[in-house]
Amino acid sequence: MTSSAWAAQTLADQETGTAFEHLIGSLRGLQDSVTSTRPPAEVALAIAAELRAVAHRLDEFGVGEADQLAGAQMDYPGRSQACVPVLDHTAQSADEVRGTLQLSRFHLGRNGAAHGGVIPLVFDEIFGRLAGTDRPRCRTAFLHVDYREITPIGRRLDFTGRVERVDGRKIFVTGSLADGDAVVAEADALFVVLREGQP
Ligand SMILES: CCCCCCCCCC(=O)SCCNC(=O)CCNC(=O)[C@H](O)C(C)(C)COP(=O)(O)OP(=O)(O)OC[C@H]1O[C@@H](n2cnc3c(N)ncnc32)[C@H](O)[C@@H]1OP(=O)(O)O
Repeated sequence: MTSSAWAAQTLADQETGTAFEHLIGSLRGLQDSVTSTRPPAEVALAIAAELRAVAHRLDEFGVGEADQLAGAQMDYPGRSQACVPVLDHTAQSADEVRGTLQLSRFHLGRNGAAHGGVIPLVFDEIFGRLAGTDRPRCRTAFLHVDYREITPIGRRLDFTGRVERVDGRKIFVTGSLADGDAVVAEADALFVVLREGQP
């Protein structure tokens, strides 16, 4: 086992990896169920106890970052993690990506609009994967978002990302998020290729 998160992840065999993806899918569903329901006190307390028991059961299998499956299973659209909304890439090269995603009640801000913080989260994921495709490890140096219209939940959204320019270690990226013909958000970002030893 290694302590470097940049080192190769220890991936799972197919059965374990698929089972873990099911677990994450259930967790995403749970996040939505909790967000979109209003259980009576005794039900909320009973479920809270059940969830603590589930967490306790998982604790037995704790691993370090280099061995965790969450976020490391790149074959699944959501990388088997429940933080970032699931991205379904329909086209991908080292310079351009397109795809779809759907935000859910878990991502709701207020009055039907997605939480404003979810949008840069989505762009960072789109851009981070793009900037890192066929390139060395890099990190977001800045990420600028223009919110053009509210971003709805529960609808298919289309995303784009494009590498506009590469200047030495600097990778400049732009992209958009659209609801049908309406562009709801645009973003541009700088990714910087890491130097040896940078975390
Ligand atoms: C595997 C699955 C993929 C999953 C996708 C998810 C992707 C998620 C990506 C992330 O979110 S990473 C986490 C968020 N980002 C960070 O935590 C980065 C924190 N910042 C840093 O580590 C450093 O600031 C950074 C590595 C970005 C740059 O530091 P360096 O010391 O290596 O760079 P330096 O200061 O030498 O700058 C290099 C060039 O970039 C330019 N630069 C750096 N930061 C800038 C900035 N903020 N604005 C404009 N320019 C900037 C800088 O001016 C310079 O330009 P020149 O070469 O032309 O002189």
